[in-house]
Amino acid sequence: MSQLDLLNIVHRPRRLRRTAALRNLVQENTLTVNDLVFPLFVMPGTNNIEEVSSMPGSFRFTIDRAVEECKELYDLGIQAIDLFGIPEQKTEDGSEAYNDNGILQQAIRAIKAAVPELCIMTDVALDPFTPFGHDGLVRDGIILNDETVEVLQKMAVSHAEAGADFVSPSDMMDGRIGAIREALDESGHSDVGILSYAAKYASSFYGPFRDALHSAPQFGDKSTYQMNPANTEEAMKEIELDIIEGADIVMVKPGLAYLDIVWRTKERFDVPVAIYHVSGEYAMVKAAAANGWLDEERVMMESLLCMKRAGADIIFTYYAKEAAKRLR
Ligand SMILES: NCC(=O)CCC(=O)O
Ligand SMILES: [Mg+2]
Repeated sequence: MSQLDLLNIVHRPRRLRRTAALRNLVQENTLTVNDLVFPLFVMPGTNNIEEVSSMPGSFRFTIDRAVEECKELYDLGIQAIDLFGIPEQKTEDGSEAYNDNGILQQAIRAIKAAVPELCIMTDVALDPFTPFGHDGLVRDGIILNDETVEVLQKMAVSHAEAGADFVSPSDMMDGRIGAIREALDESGHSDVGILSYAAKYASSFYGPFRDALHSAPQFGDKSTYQMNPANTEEAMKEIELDIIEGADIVMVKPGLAYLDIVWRTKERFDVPVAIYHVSGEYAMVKAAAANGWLDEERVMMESLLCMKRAGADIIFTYYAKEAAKRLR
């Protein structure tokens, strides 16, 4: 008797991996274009785009060019964008953030007019709008909570007035979801939803995004309002509070290094969960691919699929267009 004859294996999981057809039949999770949200950076000016140096293949768009980009996204099957704006001017009171003719408000109107079916989500936070690069108002080096929330209420209402479908507060101030919900309802925008960046960590993976928006913090870091990467229970608390306050969708951010948080969120709560595949994650893949060290397309698709497997319903990614083309 050879040694092999001694193996009396009933369960052979490899049977289900023998052919592509079998592998497809038993596949548990699937990425679709419906899952993707494209983050879009808009800047002042006309007929111009600028590549973000630390995010090759990602651009800032003037509004007219952003409209063209949105048509292309929608034609590719991408049904939602998240808008980020670079204002004409930064002021200490962040008032450009709620200027009815501000960069985001103009962009929302132009995109809504051109591609009405596209879901427009908008970033609600002050970091690009003050010289400090922090997500809230600043006094004596402190990021103010309640004073900031009042500005965020105005910002969210002005986005809704311009035609936003959803606002996405990314600032991590306490109590802002309830306050924004109330402000939207009182101004007649009870149909405008809130996607809350509920568990947003103070992460070093955001570096390239701050280049893109010219919004790097001018002093200190964001650890007095964004979460400590060491914590999980705190994320559950943040998410629970935001759901109680009225969040329709909650987000965990960043992506791959935080999939355990996504999984716990999905297990524990019954609202849709979004994940943000952030700029640093994108930049790492781009850099490795440029060196010939990774297969960019395969790593991209695997990363996004793994986010689905972890429980994400919605994925914000700078790779949305490439993934959509691949999924066609
Ligand atoms: N509030 C939005 C972000 O901080 C984005 C971060 C990134 O893509 O790195
Ligand atoms: Mg919170």
